[in-house]
Order: sequence, then structure tokens, then C-alpha cells
Amino acid sequence: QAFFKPIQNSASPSSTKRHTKVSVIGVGNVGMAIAQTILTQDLADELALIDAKADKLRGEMLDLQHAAAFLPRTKIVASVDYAVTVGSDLCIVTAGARQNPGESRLNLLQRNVALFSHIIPPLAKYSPDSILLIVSNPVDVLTYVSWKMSGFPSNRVIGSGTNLDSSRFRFLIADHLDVNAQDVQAYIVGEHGDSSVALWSSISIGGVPVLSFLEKQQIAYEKDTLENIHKAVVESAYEVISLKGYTSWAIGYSVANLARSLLRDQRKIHPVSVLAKGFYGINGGDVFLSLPTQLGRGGVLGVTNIHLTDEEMERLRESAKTILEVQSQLGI
Ligand SMILES: NC(=O)c1ccc[n+]([C@@H]2O[C@H](COP(=O)([O-])OP(=O)(O)OC[C@H]3O[C@@H](n4cnc5c(N)ncnc54)[C@H](O)[C@@H]3O)[C@@H](O)[C@H]2O)c1
Ligand SMILES: O=C1N[C@](c2ccsc2)(c2cccc(Nc3ccc(F)cc3)n2)CC(O)=C1Sc1ccccc1Cl
Repeated sequence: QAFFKPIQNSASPSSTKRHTKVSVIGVGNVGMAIAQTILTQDLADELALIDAKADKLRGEMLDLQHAAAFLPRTKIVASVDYAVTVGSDLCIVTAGARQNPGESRLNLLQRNVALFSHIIPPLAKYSPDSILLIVSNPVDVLTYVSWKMSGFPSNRVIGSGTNLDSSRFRFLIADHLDVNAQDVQAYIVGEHGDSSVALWSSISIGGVPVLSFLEKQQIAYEKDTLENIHKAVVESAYEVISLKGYTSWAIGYSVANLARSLLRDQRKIHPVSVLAKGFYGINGGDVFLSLPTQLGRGGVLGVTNIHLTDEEMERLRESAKTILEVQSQLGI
């Protein structure tokens, strides 16, 4: 006895809506924050989870599946075998070793490059037309490594880069000016983390350039205000780590926002890590740095040609040089 009484001609029409599949590699703090945001925002029809720890992986899959009654219907699969990622539209990589106390960034990088040599090639094999979105740190170099290891065209290899830095920057500016962070447009570019570059000229509130906004609102513009807010972006990352030991929610929402632009072909502009060679006089070699980039279903659709001051240009080139020196030691 069928559970439902068939209704005439109710067979679902041959749906032209494509099946959207997202794979998240690494189900730690960051990977699970991204996964749950993708589910709550209904960004995928299928979510595949990968990790090296089989028990943790199955536990996270079951725990998410048990929320099905409260979420849009999404098929959730998980395995240590990369075959489960087959046919993904987007592969988000958060897997990686954590920096040990006192460990140099270079040593952490070398450990993560070794891990990536077992992660990227199977992803590329099972989903040759997918977009790779790299979150693992050091994100700019690991995005370059993923580009080399995958053999994908550079428009389909993106790093989360300074997307999180910029979202913290927007929050802090909004908090300082008592406005909504969604009305604050502000870009941090270049290298993710301690050496990022804040583009003061890019800041606008509701379309009003920040300096004239301050004048109009008669808010005193202390010379160091914006510089102090940029410093606070870096300090807040260290503060969160010191208080809770990791970061998850801001990176989760910021990466899901990138996933939305990519999967829904939003053609939105985000500060993400892209192959920066040829832009702003960066010509010393293949280097990934964050620039304001238009994102859509094809990945990187274009890089905006924003005005940079000489100082901003110089700092970008310095970052490129540092990263190229590190990359030259990888032998990739
Ligand atoms: N780009 C950014 O803005 C940003 C922000 C926060 C964190 N991060 C980075 O994200 C990464 C993850 O952070 P986290 O807090 O989730 O760490 P975590 O240790 O909680 O999770 C990492 C996961 O990767 C898994 N893993 C390790 N090796 C693997 C392999 N070979 N294959 C598959 N899975 C593997 C581990 O089992 C673990 O579950 C770190 O590199 C961190 O620095 C980046
Ligand atoms: O919010 C974070 N948390 C992390 C983190 C998460 C789990 S363990 C450490 C963080 C927090 C603080 C410092 C730091 N340094 C770092 C270490 C190794 C790298 F390869 C890159 C960065 N990393 C990872 C990370 O990249 C961020 S954003 C971030 C970091 C430093 C400065 C500014 C920003 Cl916007």
C-alpha cells in the first residue's frame, strides 16, 4: 500500500535546476561552522564531508543529519574516501595541521603542504570542473599550492584570503560609527593575517566615503582612528584565540557568503586570494594575494581595478616578495 495516494500528473517535471554539491574537507572548528551555515542557508542539495579522523567524521555527519527536521532537505554524506566528493561544484578545504606552540610558520606550512599533496589531487580527480576554495593557513601560499597541485585554471582556485579580515574590519568600523556593518563597504587586501593592507580610500558608509561621512556626522576624525581599527582587526584574531582557542563563527559565515556568490552566480565583489601576477605591478612570479574580486559560477570573473596609493601599492609588492620567497623553498 503506497504511503501517498498518487495524484494525476504529479510526477516532478524534468527539473532543469542543477543539483548543487559542496564538499567540505576538514570537519574541525572551521569546517563544521562552514558546513552548518551552508545547511541553514540552503546553499547545496548535497553536502559531502571529508576528514582523516573516521570517528569524528561519522559523528559530525550523524549529528548534522539529526537536525534534518529543522533544515532545508540536504543529502549529507561523509567518508575518509575522496570518492564521496565526486561531482562537487565547490570544494572547501579547511583541513590542516594546527600551529604547535613555538612552531615557525614555515614549518607549519611545510606540514600542511605535505597534507595537501594527499588532499588536492583526489579532489581534482573526482571533481575536475569544481571550484577550489582554500581556507587552511597560511591561506595565500596554500591556495598557490592547491592551484599547482590541482592543475585547475586560476579562475577556479580561490583562497578565503582577507575576506575574514575585511569582515572584522567592517564590524569594527560599524561599531565605531554606530551603523549597520552591512552598510559599511571596506576592503583589506594583500596577505591574510598580520601583514594585511587596509584600503582607506575604499571605505564608504551607505555609499558616502568615510572621510566625508565623518565630517557630515561631525565625528572627530582622529588621525590614527582608522589605523587603530586596522590594528584591532589583527588584535581581535589573537584575542579570540586566547579566549576560546580557535575561531569558527566569523570564518564560517564569511566563507558561506563566498560560497553563495559562487554557487548562485551572484557576481558580487569580495576580497579573496587570487592569482595576483600582473596586477598592481606584481610581476615577480605566481603569487596569490587578496584583491577585490568579482565571483560567480565560473569562479573568478574579474579583478577590480581600484585606486591604490603608492604606499598601498608598495606594501602589496612587499607581501608578494615575501610570499614568493617562502614559495621558492617549497620546491613546487
Ligand atoms: N583563512 C582564515 O581566515 C582562517 C581563519 C580561521 C582558521 N583558519 C585555518 O583553518 C584551518 C582549520 O582550523 P580549525 O580550527 O578548523 O582546525 P581543526 O584542527 O579544528 O580542524 C582541522 C581538521 O583537519 C583534519 N585533517 C588534518 N589532516 C587531514 C587530512 N590529511 N585530510 C583530511 N582532514 C585532515 C583534522 O582531522 C581536523 O578535523 C587552520 O589551518 C586555520 O589556521 C583560517
Ligand atoms: O582568526 C583567526 N584565527 C587563526 C587561528 C585559528 C585556529 S588557530 C589560529 C589565527 C588567530 C591568530 C593568529 C593566527 N596566526 C596565524 C598562524 C598561522 C598561519 F598560517 C596564519 C595565521 N591565526 C587563523 C587565522 O588566520 C585567523 S584570521 C587572522 C589571523 C591573524 C591576524 C588577522 C586575522 Cl583576520
